[in-house]
Amino acid sequence: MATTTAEIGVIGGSGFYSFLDDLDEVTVETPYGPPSDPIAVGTVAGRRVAFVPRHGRDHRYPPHKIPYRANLWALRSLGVRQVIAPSAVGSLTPAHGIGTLAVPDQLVDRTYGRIQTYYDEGAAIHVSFADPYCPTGRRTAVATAREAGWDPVDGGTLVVIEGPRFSTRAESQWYAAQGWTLVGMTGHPEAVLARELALCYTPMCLVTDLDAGIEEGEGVTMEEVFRVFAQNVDRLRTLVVRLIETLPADRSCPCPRTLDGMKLPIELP
Ligand SMILES: CSC[C@H]1O[C@H](OP(=O)(O)O)[C@H](O)[C@@H]1O
Ligand SMILES: Nc1ncnc2[nH]cnc12
Repeated sequence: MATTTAEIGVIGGSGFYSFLDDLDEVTVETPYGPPSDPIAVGTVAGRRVAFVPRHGRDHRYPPHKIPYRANLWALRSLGVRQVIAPSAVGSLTPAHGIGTLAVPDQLVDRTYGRIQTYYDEGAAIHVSFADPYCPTGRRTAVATAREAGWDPVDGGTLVVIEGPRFSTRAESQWYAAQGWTLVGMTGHPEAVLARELALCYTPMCLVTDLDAGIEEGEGVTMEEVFRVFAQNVDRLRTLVVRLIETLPADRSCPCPRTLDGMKLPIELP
């Protein structure tokens, strides 16, 4: 088992493959295989931080093949208890234009065939997931973004599709008609696996496109996602550093108590 070297984890998404230069690389083995890449560990804004690019630094893992369990397990084994999860998302409403930062408070799982639990034998463990994200992390992320001059969207529902294809126009319009506001491919099972490890998990969604349903036109392309994300990645990185600085160290949220009273079939790192 790795020793405690970090308290905050950052999982970078599409276009967010590295964090800061002066980090050390740690190779972590897990019962679920290796994480997407060696974990970069270092001190950021006075806090110990571990970074992993969820697709790998060369984007070799498509959303349905990301080793989600290994990534979260590796972070926890390094001592991480709070996870910040930036990602590129499509907007399902004209109210959230390109470049918007959103911190959703709900998710809808439309994935299939992804392993979404650590507890699949030995005992049945059912974690609460009514509110999938850390309330303190969300509140701090929104406040920090405002202070940094962003105009963040506080709340909304992220629908996570299986991918790797983007949505059809009809699917996109249907998601929007449900009142869901953002669409991505990686928010599940990442958030629930974090919850199953009693970690705090805070999404930071950058809108890169208007998906397929809002506007006439060709619909979203991969090129558009990367281009828009690249235009915003430096400010997003700066914001993540500010969030690392401001996240309260004492976890007075419910997240650490997720597994209280449960007899786990596995030993957590
Ligand atoms: C690069 S286009 C689709 C890709 O972008 C998003 O990645 P991430 O969530 O890791 O930022 C989306 O979920 C897809 O994986
Ligand atoms: N429109 C979209 N649909 C799914 N995932 C995305 N990631 C970025 N934009 C997306």
